[in-house]
Amino acid sequence: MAAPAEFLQYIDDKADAFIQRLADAVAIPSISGDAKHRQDVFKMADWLDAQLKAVGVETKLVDLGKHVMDGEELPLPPAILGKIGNDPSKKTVLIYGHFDVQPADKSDGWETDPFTLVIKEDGRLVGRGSSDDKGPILGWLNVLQYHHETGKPLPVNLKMCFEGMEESGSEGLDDLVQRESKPGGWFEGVDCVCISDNYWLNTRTPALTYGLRGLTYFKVTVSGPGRDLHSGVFGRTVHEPMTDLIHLMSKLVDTQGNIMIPGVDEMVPPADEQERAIYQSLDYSIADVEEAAGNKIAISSNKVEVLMGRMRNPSLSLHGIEGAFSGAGAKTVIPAKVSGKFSIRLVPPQTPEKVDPLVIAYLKQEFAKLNSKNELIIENLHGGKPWVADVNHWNFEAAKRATKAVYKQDPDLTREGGSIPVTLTFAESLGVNVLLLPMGRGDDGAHSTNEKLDRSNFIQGSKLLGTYLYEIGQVKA
Ligand SMILES: C[C@H](N)C(=O)N[C@@H](Cc1c[nH]cn1)C(=O)O
Ligand SMILES: [Zn+2]
Ligand SMILES: [Zn+2]
Repeated sequence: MAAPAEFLQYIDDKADAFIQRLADAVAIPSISGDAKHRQDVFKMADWLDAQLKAVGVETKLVDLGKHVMDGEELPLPPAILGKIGNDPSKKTVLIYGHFDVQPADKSDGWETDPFTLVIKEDGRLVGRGSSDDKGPILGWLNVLQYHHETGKPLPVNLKMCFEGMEESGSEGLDDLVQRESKPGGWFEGVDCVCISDNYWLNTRTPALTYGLRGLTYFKVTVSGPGRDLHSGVFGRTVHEPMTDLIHLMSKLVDTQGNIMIPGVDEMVPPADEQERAIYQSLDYSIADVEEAAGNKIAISSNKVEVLMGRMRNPSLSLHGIEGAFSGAGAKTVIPAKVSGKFSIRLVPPQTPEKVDPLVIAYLKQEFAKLNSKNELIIENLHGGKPWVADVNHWNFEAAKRATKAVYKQDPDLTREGGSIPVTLTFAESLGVNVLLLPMGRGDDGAHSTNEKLDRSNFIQGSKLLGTYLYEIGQVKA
């Protein structure tokens, strides 16, 4: 059965209430990467658990233990497993999402408080997590609410896995997924997986995503002085950690995006003409990337090169320096200890296991060239492998039909530049097809200031998630 008109109408009728629920979710600052907010991630887990129960989902909160972040031992937020329906004649779909968010502070340049959802006149719903990934999770809740309130059966059996550590390396989740994928586990019987946690390529064409880049994240600490020093007293007298660190960080990537660590870029075979034609065919222009970036700063004016830079080539980004003077004024300090943070997005055949040794050896070699008496410590904070799926699978076919039904257009088939480390774990542990079905647009500003989800993407996206389930329900065994 196609998605009932009554379902589509219900989503429209409830739009304001759904947006209010999104505002409630955004108001919980569930920042997994900030120890001060760890209790908020727990609060968010409880909030989501209650919402799921209220729409008829059987849930189980799984304790994932503890971990160490920035030298502090912290409890990991629970994963939420859910299930609804157990009809052997129906397909079983596993959905995944994350209820943690990236850090956000008004002082970063937000126009409004990041944790107060602001409804703009043009339809933008602005707030941290609106697009990544609270909006999509609530899209699933909206679908479930219709079925719960009307008593209409779902077209599929649903299993769920929601986590609160995705933005900080998905700690503890791989083990849980592997465990629950075994016979008798929570995920037994799953036929396919759907993840709504990425974005369209542009602002106008819905997308289905069949690839994600992997990630390896490093923290490089240089220390020497016993304490912060006066630059007038110690300048040109001692080895300065910040000087060493800036030298090291300048050796990682050039200004055109080429990775300078020998062997890393070289690991990836070049694209042939057939593959380039795929990128050429996508609805994308340099104006799209510049609009999403907020300025005319694309590295290349060639669309295919830009798309390959995002989707099928590795990239190295410098993220920040901890411990450096960053306040107002002109403090003349020599910081005693500074830590540079950078990450590399990985593509097949790269994995953290293959790339990390190259990075570590290179950093040590470059540091040795500095003839510094300071100390270097290299830490790997987290990582994940890249993933690519088969787009000819019935899971993708169902999503294509659903997209056409809701948006009246064919979706772009994209590879995402970001990472969702558990995706490959689902694919490998369950041995089933995984699909990424994004809700938001390419200019949503995930991880950035003024993150937003357009009202129409939230509402049409909720319809899309439901329609996709109805299309799966029609797939013959
Ligand atoms: C694509 C997904 N919505 C996302 O944002 N993933 C993050 C995962 C991550 C890893 N370390 C920190 N965050 C990303 O791609 O950055
Ligand atoms: Zn994210
Ligand atoms: Zn996300």
